Amino acid sequence: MTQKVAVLGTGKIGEALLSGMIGAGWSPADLLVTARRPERADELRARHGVVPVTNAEAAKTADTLILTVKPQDMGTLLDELAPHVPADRLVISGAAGIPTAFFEERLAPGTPVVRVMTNTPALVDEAMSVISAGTHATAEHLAHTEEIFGAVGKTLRVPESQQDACTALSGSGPAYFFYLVEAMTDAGILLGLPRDKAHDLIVQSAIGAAKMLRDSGEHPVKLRENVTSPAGTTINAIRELENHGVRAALIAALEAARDRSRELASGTKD
Ligand SMILES: NC(=O)C1=CN([C@@H]2O[C@H](COP(=O)(O)OP(=O)(O)OC[C@H]3O[C@@H](n4cnc5c(N)ncnc54)[C@H](OP(=O)(O)O)[C@@H]3O)[C@@H](O)[C@H]2O)C=CC1
Ligand SMILES: O=C(O)[C@@H]1CCC=N1
Repeated sequence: MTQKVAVLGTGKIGEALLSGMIGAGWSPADLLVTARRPERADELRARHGVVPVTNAEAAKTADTLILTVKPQDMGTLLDELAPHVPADRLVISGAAGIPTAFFEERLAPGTPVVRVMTNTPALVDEAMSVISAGTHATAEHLAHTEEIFGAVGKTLRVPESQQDACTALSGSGPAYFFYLVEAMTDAGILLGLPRDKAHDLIVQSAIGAAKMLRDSGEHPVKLRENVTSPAGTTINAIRELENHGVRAALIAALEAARDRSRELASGTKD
């Protein structure tokens, strides 16, 4: 039997997932989408050949519902969905912070819920998606979730107690790298390079470093040591990073992201 999958609240993450699934061979005929604004629904139809439906129609028709609205919009969406979702449907939440219990309390008793934290590299099929089962989700539900999110990158199962930490690391993670590239490009300008050249140098260095981190099998410390010559240039830069507390700042930043994820748990925090 064909499994229909609906993406509810198809914004940046929802559309990246939709696009990845179609790229991986899902038929647009088996994919349903919902949007809050009619112009957004038209855009999704034109770009992906999918038919937009209402949230209630998606709940009645699809076997799997993937909820990708902002955490603050989840309560309203669930109020709308709850009367229409039969208890045998798999509900996957892509929202930061909100625990599976939030969904289980609002949906029919026994509804299987899976929580996923993906990231924007889903747009280039390089996502890191972290998956946790709710009370009623089975191995089959987790495998189905992996199949869906596997269309846009890597997946990893973790206990739900680790989701807030994973949100800080990989969910928000791409933003830290973009921030670093932005700051390093500014440094290039200070050193007298044109912005576009500085950007290209940094981006290619980031891609090279990322590939080495993934493929070399070496520890990051070893990779950094290999760049750091005695009395050379790199160690002077590293000393400044240490002097300015960059390592401590990163640890504090990720802790703050983890704390905010915990705070979002109620689905209503501004
Ligand atoms: N952005 C990121 O890097 C990541 C985000 N996430 C999580 O993914 C989720 C989505 O984030 P993101 O894609 O960035 O957000 P977006 O705002 O781009 O997408 C959410 C979409 O949901 C729509 N929406 C809101 N309420 C409803 C409703 N009741 N019915 C139908 N559609 C609705 C919004 O409509 P409208 O356009 O009118 O606002 C919007 O298009 C969040 O929960 C976030 O925590 C997870 C990992 C990474
Ligand atoms: O900033 C946020 O809340 C979302 C969740 C992870 C990445 N972006």
